[in-house]
Amino acid sequence: MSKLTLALVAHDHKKPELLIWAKQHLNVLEQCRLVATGTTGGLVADETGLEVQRFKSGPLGGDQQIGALIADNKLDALFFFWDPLNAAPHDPDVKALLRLCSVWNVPVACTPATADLIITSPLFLSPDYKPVKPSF
Ligand SMILES: O=C(CO)COP(=O)(O)O
Repeated sequence: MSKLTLALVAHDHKKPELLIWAKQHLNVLEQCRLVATGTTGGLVADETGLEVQRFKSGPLGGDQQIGALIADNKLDALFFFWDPLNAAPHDPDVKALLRLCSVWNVPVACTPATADLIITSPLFLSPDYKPVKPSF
């Protein structure tokens, strides 16, 4: 079975929550291929020892690089703890990334609770489960 590819992204005020979450789910995450925006990926790698492919920082195009994976059907889930209380200079990129998850039916978690449910779902982890990809 090929590894699931998961993207990890968190805005600055949400990075501590993502790190706690990643440490709670190390056993699953270490079986997956992980990609992340630049700063998030560096922190996750440093704090957990997980191997993480780092794209550019979000405001410098990292969100769009992850979006490109989605458009190419190369991402299995996005864990994006975005900050609802602070405006981001690259808000259009944030929206575009979340939008592509809806376009291509990619599971996306924006809160630790949703992330818990996805990462522990037997369906999600089953080699037989493939989300339906819309045809356009
Ligand atoms: O801004 C981000 C997502 O929109 C995250 O980027 P960093 O991981 O580089 O902080």
